[in-house]
Amino acid sequence: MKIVNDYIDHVFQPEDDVLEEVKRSITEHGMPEISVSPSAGKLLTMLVQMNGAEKVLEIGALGGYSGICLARGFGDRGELVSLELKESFAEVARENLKKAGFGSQVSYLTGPALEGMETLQAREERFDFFFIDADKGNYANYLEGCLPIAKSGAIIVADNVLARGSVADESVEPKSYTEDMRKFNQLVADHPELESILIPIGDGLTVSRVKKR
Ligand SMILES: C[S@@+](CC[C@H](N)C(=O)[O-])C[C@H]1O[C@@H](n2cnc3c(N)ncnc32)[C@H](O)[C@@H]1O
Repeated sequence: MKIVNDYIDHVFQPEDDVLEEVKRSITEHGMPEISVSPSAGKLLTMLVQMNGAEKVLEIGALGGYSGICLARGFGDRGELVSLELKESFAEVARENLKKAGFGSQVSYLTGPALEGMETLQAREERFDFFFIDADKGNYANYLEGCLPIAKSGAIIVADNVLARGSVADESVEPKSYTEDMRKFNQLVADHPELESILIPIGDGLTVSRVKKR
């Protein structure tokens, strides 16, 4: 997986100075270096763009790398809401989104994401794009939490669904989240309200479209 991903990153060169600076800030703040891969970030930008999404919900902000990639997809005519457990991480992300030119288009709800999703549902907010990238044990709950606040035709993307290949390749040492991801992938594949596929970029992304209802 790594060789193929390095090749894609090398040929398509999806990372620029702004995103490199985000990574530096993550290191300087002693935060975990677990942002999406450059190519996965580029794919997020393109998916938001292609879907014409203007209201995007991110679950798991870290330092704002994927947030910038999502915001680049809607440019100056959209809004990103991001759910992040840690206030200190949300502060770093907020600062990085501001530097990238999206300061007035992003808001952070801090605390457990499931609570944040309940708040959004109570406010009757609706989204046309979701990116799930927080604690893996809750992916199924996040998916179910997205559906009541999704517009018809919305896109739901989830990261790390290949668990470094261990979901499919028994020769790869299992990760702590391998079994969670196997169950999540099956849930997404069989879900009656979704049409889905898995794209093996980065650590693997499921891309689902909420069927018309
Ligand atoms: C993999 S990182 C997100 C990376 C980010 N999407 C990016 O690519 O730039 C996971 C993030 O989810 C956050 N997180 C973990 N558990 C959470 C929870 N229960 N609710 C909200 N955020 C959570 C972590 O603090 C961390 O910032």
